[in-house]
Amino acid sequence: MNINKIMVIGAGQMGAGIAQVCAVSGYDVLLYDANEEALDRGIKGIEKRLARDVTKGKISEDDKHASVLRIKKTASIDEAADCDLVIEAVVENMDVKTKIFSQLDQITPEQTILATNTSSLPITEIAAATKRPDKVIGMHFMNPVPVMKLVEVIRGLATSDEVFETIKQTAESLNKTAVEVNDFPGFVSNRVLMPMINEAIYTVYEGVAEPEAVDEVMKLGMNHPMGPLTLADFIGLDTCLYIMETLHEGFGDDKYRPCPLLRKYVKAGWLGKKAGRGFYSYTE
Ligand SMILES: CC(=O)CC(=O)SCCNC(=O)CCNC(=O)[C@H](O)C(C)(C)COP(=O)(O)OP(=O)(O)OC[C@H]1O[C@@H](n2cnc3c(N)ncnc32)[C@H](O)[C@@H]1OP(=O)(O)O
Ligand SMILES: NC(=O)C1=CN([C@@H]2O[C@H](COP(=O)(O)OP(=O)(O)OC[C@H]3O[C@@H](n4cnc5c(N)ncnc54)[C@H](OP(=O)(O)O)[C@@H]3O)[C@@H](O)[C@H]2O)C=CC1
Repeated sequence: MNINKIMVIGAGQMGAGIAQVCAVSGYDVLLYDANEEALDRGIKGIEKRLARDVTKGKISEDDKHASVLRIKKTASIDEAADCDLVIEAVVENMDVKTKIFSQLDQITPEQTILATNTSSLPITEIAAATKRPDKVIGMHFMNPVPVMKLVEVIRGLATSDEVFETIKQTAESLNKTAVEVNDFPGFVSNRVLMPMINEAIYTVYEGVAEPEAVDEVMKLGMNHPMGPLTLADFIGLDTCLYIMETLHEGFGDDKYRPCPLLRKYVKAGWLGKKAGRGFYSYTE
């Protein structure tokens, strides 16, 4: 299958990053978000990061200009009608995702591949919201998308070999390494990472140490590039909570119970870096 035009759904931190790497690699990109302000913020972020890459000599001014021109923004999901691939990156919520996939199934031609960047939700269930489960697949990028090499590729029960190969090749064309994993809650990445982050939150909740100390232990002691609480703020505490809830519900095992402090912060709107407040405070 030939992929030329890609629609990215959701202009949040992941959607904007995915749109950026697709455009830099030469794809025509449509970035969709129902919220025009969010769309503008997404495009601005892309331009800022590309300008930084020019300053660092990683890309030329001409390449930056061409990449920006390859991204068109749209507030109409109907424009997915002439896309070969749609990559969905909206909030980690099954109802929201299945509603979007059911809409995309109506709008796009039957050969269009529908991929989700979900962090943890079952691909098979998302695929079941469409009449083309063979063309639905998990394409899980890591944050920050322009930097991280991995794309976890997850087949649903019905995903075809041809679709899997196309998505693997597309990920490689973005200069990423595709790793195939099976469809279980949290896949591999978040089944391993998120309980570590949740446990770090428990150490703060139980007064074992302050956030700074927890992060220092993991950075200096385990050579992690970011401490787990800084990383949680970076990912988004809402996303961390939704992933823990998916693990907890999906496996029915209490070892995945989300820390009450994580719930409290999310209820307070302390969603981490994107909200200006999480375990740490952020000012622009
Ligand atoms: C939740 C999920 O479902 C899955 C996930 O994504 S889990 C999260 C996975 N990601 C991680 O674990 C990230 C862990 N952190 C890191 O790897 C590093 O701290 C980091 C790459 C984010 C930053 O690295 P650093 O050395 O601390 O900072 P810094 O020197 O500023 O940045 C290193 C490079 O990354 C780039 N970078 C940093 N943040 C960036 C961003 N948000 N967007 C684009 N590029 C970015 C910088 O421009 C810099 O590029 P050069 O090497 O070309 O100069
Ligand atoms: N953060 C991370 O580190 C990673 C996240 N992911 C996954 O990527 C996806 C997006 O995460 P991320 O970019 O971090 O999140 P952000 O919070 O940055 O962006 C969320 C996006 O979801 C949209 N959205 C929120 N609520 C709704 C709704 N009710 N209906 C439709 N759209 C909605 C937002 O739209 P609007 O702007 O209009 O509000 C926005 O486009 C999630 O599935 C997450 O699990 C995957 C890998 C890493």
